[in-house]
Amino acid sequence: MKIGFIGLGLIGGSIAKAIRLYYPGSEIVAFDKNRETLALATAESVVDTAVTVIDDNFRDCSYIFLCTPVIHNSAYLSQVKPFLSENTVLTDVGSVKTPIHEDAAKLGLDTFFIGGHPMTGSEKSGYANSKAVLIENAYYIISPSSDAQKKKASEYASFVQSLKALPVVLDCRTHDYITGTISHLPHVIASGLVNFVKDHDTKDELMKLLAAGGFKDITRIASSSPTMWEHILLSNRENLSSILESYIETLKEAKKMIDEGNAQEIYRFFDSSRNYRNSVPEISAGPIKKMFAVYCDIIDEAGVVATIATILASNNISIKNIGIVHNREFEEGVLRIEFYDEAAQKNAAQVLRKHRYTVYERA
Ligand SMILES: NC(=O)c1ccc[n+]([C@@H]2O[C@H](COP(=O)([O-])OP(=O)(O)OC[C@H]3O[C@@H](n4cnc5c(N)ncnc54)[C@H](O)[C@@H]3O)[C@@H](O)[C@H]2O)c1
Ligand SMILES: O=C(O)C(=O)C[C@]1(C(=O)O)C=C[C@@H](O)C=C1
Repeated sequence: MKIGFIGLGLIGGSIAKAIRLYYPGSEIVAFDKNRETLALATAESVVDTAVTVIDDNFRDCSYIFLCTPVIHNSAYLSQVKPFLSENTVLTDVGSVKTPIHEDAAKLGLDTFFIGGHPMTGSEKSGYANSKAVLIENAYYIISPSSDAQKKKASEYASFVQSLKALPVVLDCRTHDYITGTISHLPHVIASGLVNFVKDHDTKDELMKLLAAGGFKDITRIASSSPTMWEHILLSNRENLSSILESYIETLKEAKKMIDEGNAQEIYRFFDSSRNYRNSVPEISAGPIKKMFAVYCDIIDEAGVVATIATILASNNISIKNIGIVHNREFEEGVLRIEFYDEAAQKNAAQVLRKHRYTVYERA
């Protein structure tokens, strides 16, 4: 199987790495404007053929993935067109789908183009941050161009599944309304909030200094690539305009209940959000992954961390992360040890208790 990539950053790189992992014999051809990326991907044997122009190397691909910022993906449709063969699935990973579907239709690529969008990612970008596990357990939206593509679309869905992602079929317009609400709006809110704090901070930047979990949890995504988000907002303008209008109404209602000192409404507001948020499934990949950690009381003396690491190593338990933490629950400070899976977490707790350590298990 030969697979082509145009753009090999966070998402393109992650898909290419997953393909390399699950289809080690496949041939991967990649084009990216960044030559260092191509050199690294070739050195890591993720890519077999790195090219600096889109040429014959893309002929006979089973899949061609467009993985650059969304407006550029559309621009590449015409450049790859001469190299498509009957069985090629031309796809993209862009966060907005309707414009690229329209552009593909204008170019007569209806039988080739099937939109794709893995619902996973990070605030970090670039090939260096890519990894195969990024798409593992992530919903992967597939948007066929027409009913005529049923067979190709179902093969694409199976392929996505074989890379350990979870395919979901959605038409491009529904996709853009949904992602506008659950992804594009939150990015506007996060960046707006960060800019708001920047503009309202005290002279000695006390807000920046004191910002704690609340601010940091809701604004991680404000560190995302500005280029990527410029392309997304410009491509989903109609949806975002009306979604933002409704959201502004929600903010106005929140202001009203505060102005009126309406305790019942305020309680209802937070109660309803808590219930809904607690019902959001955690199965899909995303930034919030289940953690497998134990917390262990330690006495403050030299070598204690090394002792614990040795005990775990001698029981064949691998540590993912280890460090002392201070938080509201553990004011004195405890050692937090993170593991790769639940079995290791349970095993470690048992072993450490056997060595008379006080252990707390937390997710
Ligand atoms: N980052 C996320 O969380 C995320 C999640 C899902 C989908 N997406 C979508 O995936 C696509 C890629 O995003 P990413 O996060 O991988 O970005 P990225 O910045 O990590 O990667 C983009 C890659 O494309 C290359 N590139 C940029 N412009 C180019 C051009 N004109 N020609 C050739 N190569 C070019 C860059 O060198 C880089 O390697 C976007 O369309 C984005 O909407 C992103
Ligand atoms: O986890 C993140 O950092 C993301 O922003 C990922 C995220 C999102 O959830 O909004 C961003 C854009 C995508 O198109 C899909 C996923």
